[in-house]
Amino acid sequence: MQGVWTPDQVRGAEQRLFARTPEPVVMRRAAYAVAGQCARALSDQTGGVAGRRVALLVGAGNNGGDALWAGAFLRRRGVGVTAVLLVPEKTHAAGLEGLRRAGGRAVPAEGANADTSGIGAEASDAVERADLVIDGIVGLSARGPLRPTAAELVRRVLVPIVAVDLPSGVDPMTGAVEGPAVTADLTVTFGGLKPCHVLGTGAVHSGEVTVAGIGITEELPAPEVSLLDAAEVGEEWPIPGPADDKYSTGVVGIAAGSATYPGAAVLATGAAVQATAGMVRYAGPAADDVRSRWPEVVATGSVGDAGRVQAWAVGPGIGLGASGREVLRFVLESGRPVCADADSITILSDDETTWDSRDPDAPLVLTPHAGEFARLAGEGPGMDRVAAAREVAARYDAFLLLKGNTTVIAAPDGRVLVNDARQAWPATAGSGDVLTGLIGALLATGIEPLRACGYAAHVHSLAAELAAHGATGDGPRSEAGAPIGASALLAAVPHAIRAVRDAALPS
Ligand SMILES: NC(=O)C1=CN([C@@H]2O[C@H](COP(=O)(O)OP(=O)(O)OC[C@H]3O[C@@H](n4cnc5c(N)ncnc54)[C@H](OP(=O)(O)O)[C@@H]3O)[C@@H](O)[C@H]2O)[C@@H](O)CC1
Ligand SMILES: Nc1ncnc2c1ncn2[C@@H]1O[C@H](COP(=O)(O)OP(=O)(O)O)[C@@H](O)[C@H]1O
Ligand SMILES: [K+]
Repeated sequence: MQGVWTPDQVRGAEQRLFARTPEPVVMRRAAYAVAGQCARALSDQTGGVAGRRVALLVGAGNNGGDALWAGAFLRRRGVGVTAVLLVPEKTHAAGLEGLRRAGGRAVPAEGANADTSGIGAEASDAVERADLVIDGIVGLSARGPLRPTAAELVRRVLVPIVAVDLPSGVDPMTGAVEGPAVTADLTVTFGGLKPCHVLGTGAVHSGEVTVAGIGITEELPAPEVSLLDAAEVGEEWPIPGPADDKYSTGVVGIAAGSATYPGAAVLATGAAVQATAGMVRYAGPAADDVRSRWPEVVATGSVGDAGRVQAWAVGPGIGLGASGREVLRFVLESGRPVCADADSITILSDDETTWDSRDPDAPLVLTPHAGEFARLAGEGPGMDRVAAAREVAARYDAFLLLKGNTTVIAAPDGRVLVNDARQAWPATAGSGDVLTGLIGALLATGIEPLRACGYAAHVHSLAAELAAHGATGDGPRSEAGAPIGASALLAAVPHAIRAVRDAALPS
């Protein structure tokens, strides 16, 4: 698992590091890493390093200091470096001195011969003639979007941008982008990933992210948030062993669908059928539809007749009426782990008494989208989706999977996993039903709920990606991709599982 640390955690680690290693040494290590990545980018893009031009956008703090020192290192490799100072009087003095000693120059952003936007002629020229721009406007201490002068300079950049620590204008803690912000091709960060690199829009603005150790990593506490990679999901994905049979690999019950919405039942059940080798039982009014699409499913008309299961997935398409409420009560009382989605979240939100049916010893997973989250929590998740998911998970003593481009999964004990879909192909009707079936099947195998949700979310978004790019058939993979429906996503689930399992093979 890859860790993600909050700005406060990183600052704490930085202070511990400074007790051993002087701050200027740490800053130069950071800057050296930035310079190395910039040299690589220049070389990839222009075929060389010496003789190329780099502009530094330098803000008022240490982030600007990093950029200035990186400029000094690049200058020593023959790069022409101009620093554009956004707040000249607050520029990092040692960094500026270092750049000048190395032969670089510095100009104020709002200097002489300013144009109508207030940008000085030299600053304008530096940005427009650069082969690469380094964003040292603001880092961990950022608040809010880019201020007007910085925003105007960034708007003029037509070449790749390397961001120092994080793309300026993105909120470090939440990844929120509420106005002008840098969109970096590459971000060089220090010690470990921060939330802005992996959450929502911030992840898009960060581009490729490289973590430079610089001595901080050893000082970091347990991460606030974790990310799963494909190999980890593949390694742990449950497959049958020689001693297994259809029961030992987990029997999941799916309580979904209705006469009006049989599709929800077919999608959730199909996902469970394909996720694991175990048995799938379906209970509900769509039994005929389910049987005809998935003959391997043992289907009955009601949850009471379903037989024994090791976990339940409940909710999609069950409706908000009396029968849906009865079904939900039945599975909550069963003592089995439950994944409650869609209508069951709405029922739990508007009828407090439903909670009384819950067996407090059985894990409960809730999988709301933003609207269902607002119903459940009384307000929407807001910008800090990690904090919101964590708070509601603790409040209900449940595992909370908050859907979206970045899916946030919080355990009641505060652990958080995130899955970044990287693209938005899963945003299609019925796609959540597929996710519910995947989670249910994984819970039935006995996988810990936080991980079950993480593995399911990972395979779900990968399946959407593979389907959208046509990577599941015999034809060539399309670079651009095309929209898909939930049926295509569902059909791609085995391809996604194979892909993560292949990623786990020793290389
Ligand atoms: N931690 C580590 O491991 C290491 C950290 N290092 C580096 O230090 C960086 C943190 O530096 P830092 O704390 O000096 O502040 P930084 O982010 O440069 O901001 C400076 C000032 O900018 C302002 N400002 C705020 N918002 C703004 C906006 N939207 N647009 C424009 N300006 C804005 C605000 O001042 P204000 O104008 O509000 O008074 C703020 O105080 C970190 O990201 C990394 O690069 C490495 O050197 C070594 C290892
Ligand atoms: N913009 C997006 N990018 C990536 N994934 C998304 C996006 N929007 C939604 N999703 C994913 O698609 C699924 C939608 O689930 P849900 O809203 O329950 O749909 P439905 O009820 O139609 O099945 C979730 O897994 C969610 O994380
Ligand atoms: K930055």
